Amino acid sequence: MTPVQKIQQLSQKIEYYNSKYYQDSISEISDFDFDQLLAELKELEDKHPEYRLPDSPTQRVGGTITKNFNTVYHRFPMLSLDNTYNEQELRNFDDRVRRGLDGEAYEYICELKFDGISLSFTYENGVLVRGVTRGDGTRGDEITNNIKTIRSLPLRVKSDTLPAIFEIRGEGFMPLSSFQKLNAEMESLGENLYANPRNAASGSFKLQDSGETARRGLDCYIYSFLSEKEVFASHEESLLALKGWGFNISPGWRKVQTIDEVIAFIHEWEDKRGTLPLATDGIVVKINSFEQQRELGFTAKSPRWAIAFKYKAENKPAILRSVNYQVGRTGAVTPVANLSDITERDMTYNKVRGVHLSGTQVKRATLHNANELERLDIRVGDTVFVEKSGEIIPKITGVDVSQRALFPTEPIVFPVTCPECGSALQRNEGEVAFFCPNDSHCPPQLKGRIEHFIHRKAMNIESLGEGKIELLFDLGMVMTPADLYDLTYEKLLGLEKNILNEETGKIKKISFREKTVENILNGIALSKTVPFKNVLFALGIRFVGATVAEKLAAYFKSIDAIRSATYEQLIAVPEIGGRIAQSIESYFSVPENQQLIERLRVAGVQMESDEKPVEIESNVLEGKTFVISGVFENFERDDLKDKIEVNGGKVLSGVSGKLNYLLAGANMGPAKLEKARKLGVTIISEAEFLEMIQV
Ligand SMILES: NC(=O)c1ccc[n+]([C@@H]2O[C@H](COP(=O)([O-])OP(=O)(O)OC[C@H]3O[C@@H](n4cnc5c(N)ncnc54)[C@H](O)[C@@H]3O)[C@@H](O)[C@H]2O)c1
Ligand SMILES: [Zn+2]
Repeated sequence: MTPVQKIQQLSQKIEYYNSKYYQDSISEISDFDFDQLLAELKELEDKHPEYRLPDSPTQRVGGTITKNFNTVYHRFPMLSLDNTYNEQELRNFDDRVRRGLDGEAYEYICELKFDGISLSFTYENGVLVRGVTRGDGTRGDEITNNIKTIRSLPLRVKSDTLPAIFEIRGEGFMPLSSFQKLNAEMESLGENLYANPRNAASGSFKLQDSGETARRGLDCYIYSFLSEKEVFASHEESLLALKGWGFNISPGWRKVQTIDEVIAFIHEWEDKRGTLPLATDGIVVKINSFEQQRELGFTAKSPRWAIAFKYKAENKPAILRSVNYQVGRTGAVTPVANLSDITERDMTYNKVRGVHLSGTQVKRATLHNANELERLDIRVGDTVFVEKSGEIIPKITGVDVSQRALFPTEPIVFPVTCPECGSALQRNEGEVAFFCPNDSHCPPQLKGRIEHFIHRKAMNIESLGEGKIELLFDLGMVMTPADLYDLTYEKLLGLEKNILNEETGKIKKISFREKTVENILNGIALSKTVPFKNVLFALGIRFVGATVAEKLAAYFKSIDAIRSATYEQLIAVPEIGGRIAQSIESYFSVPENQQLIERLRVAGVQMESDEKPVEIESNVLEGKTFVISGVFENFERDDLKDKIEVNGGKVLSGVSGKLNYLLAGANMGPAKLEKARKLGVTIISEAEFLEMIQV
């Protein structure tokens, strides 16, 4: 490959990962691997500057603006930071600074590098008026309503020394606790999980519904002050003043004089950062004096007066002591590795403390499914490598096969029966997970189904959360969702139970006093008014998530119509495929499920939808699939969707090889267009679409 080709190839690759990362909040490769690619490109460009593409990713801030929000120009550009993973490069940075400052004395401020998204806030006459994302560095998305959900951000500041207009910058992030809660919820809703808190923060700050953003518990650490008029002489001064005005300054920062002290700071936080309640991915080093910052200036992409040192994900050996099998709500069986440190090889397992990794003791790692066991070719007794990076759940990245000659190992035998109820496990064609088919009696499945039933997006009986279901289940009082409707004041009052949290070892006492009981019963009574589509979702039919339930409810209008629908009738519904249809049929064929529905109906739960039926205009689009993207002249997107459906077509959510038409409006994302072109999807305009349905 010639250097030109290599430069083009690398640029394209980096653009691809950039668009995934910034637009879709997905990391397909690790930050380390991404940064290697970028470093490789930079090196090539330095050797052959004439081949550098004008819009090379080495010259631009990686983010983009979206079409979902107002676009706002930044008063001061929002740049990225140059980064490094090693100390030598940090020393090189220090050399450049020294040369750049002609031997003047200088100081550094070291700060933690929080892993979230960069935000900018504008205050006018002390009032918070605007919040914007970094976007492409020049322009960003205006997300004022969403950033106002950050409780620690002052909506108004009072001070005589403040300029009329000033800007504050900081890192918006999702605390680990919120992240875990969010992912648990996404899991119970059958939706895709966020890979790490950064992606979750980025996705959540850019939601259209700020109510939902508020619920997600986001926060922000402030690290910068900007104004036309100079107010402070140094970064340190500005941080102290900001703190005084009530801003949530990032904790842990320190002023130092030498690069050795910077490196000491880095070592100090390497482990300690693992104990923080949020994700960090490194340290930021900044020149303290604003005068000196100006002297050093900027490259096209980042300041010359700052650098980020990024920690590599820590990877350590551990011993795989045994494997447990957990049964989830849907019956899926997940293998979980029990680990010990290599020094704890001969210790009995209940004494083991685990591997010390990024500040925490790790004793467990998910092994996902039987395929993963095979892929890793892993055995009990093996020395394995464990890694904990942005994700919270540690993962096993490989096996040190050389250790097998020294220590005995034995094969992992995936169970053939359910560890909870003893039923023979099954695996569906084309699926990776084994599952327990005994959905009517397997305890974790029963309990999981009740927990799903009361979920906010299902029957919304929030008064029953946090251990109360567990209590009622363990006492045998609520074994199916229908049992909830038989609960009475007398039965509930005075119930008590101690619940042990296995992770923390702490015991929590739950007891039902008058107020609690009233709340529970009120919640249950109110649930009789939630619409049919929620009820359908609440039943927990496999593959029937909230969106599918909504579609089925809108189409069939009642539980009876869905129950009596044939397979063909089911798959005729837009976006309902064979897998879902089959799952629905098999759900209704189980006598316990039929009973459950009858009991819920008798209890007064909504089994019909009162929305008006869809009128069919034609079937000219029958068998045709569409994806709608961009902005249109004559229609809102939802109207277009209706138009397609009433003419017999189906609307899909993503571009794939199966798609027939991409209905492209103005301002649609280039990535989608590109993908559609590659896959040979026909791209049509609004006018062409209207022609298609003209019958
Ligand atoms: N894995 C992938 O596919 C992929 C794709 C694209 C980018 N990335 C990662 O993202 C990086 C590029 O992102 P970036 O341009 O946002 O750079 P960056 O995240 O490495 O550094 C700049 C950002 O750090 C943040 N920051 C946190 N704490 C700060 C502090 N105390 N002071 C100043 N800034 C602070 C700010 O948001 C700032 O914009 C890449 O180096 C790569 O690691 C990964
Ligand atoms: Zn079971």
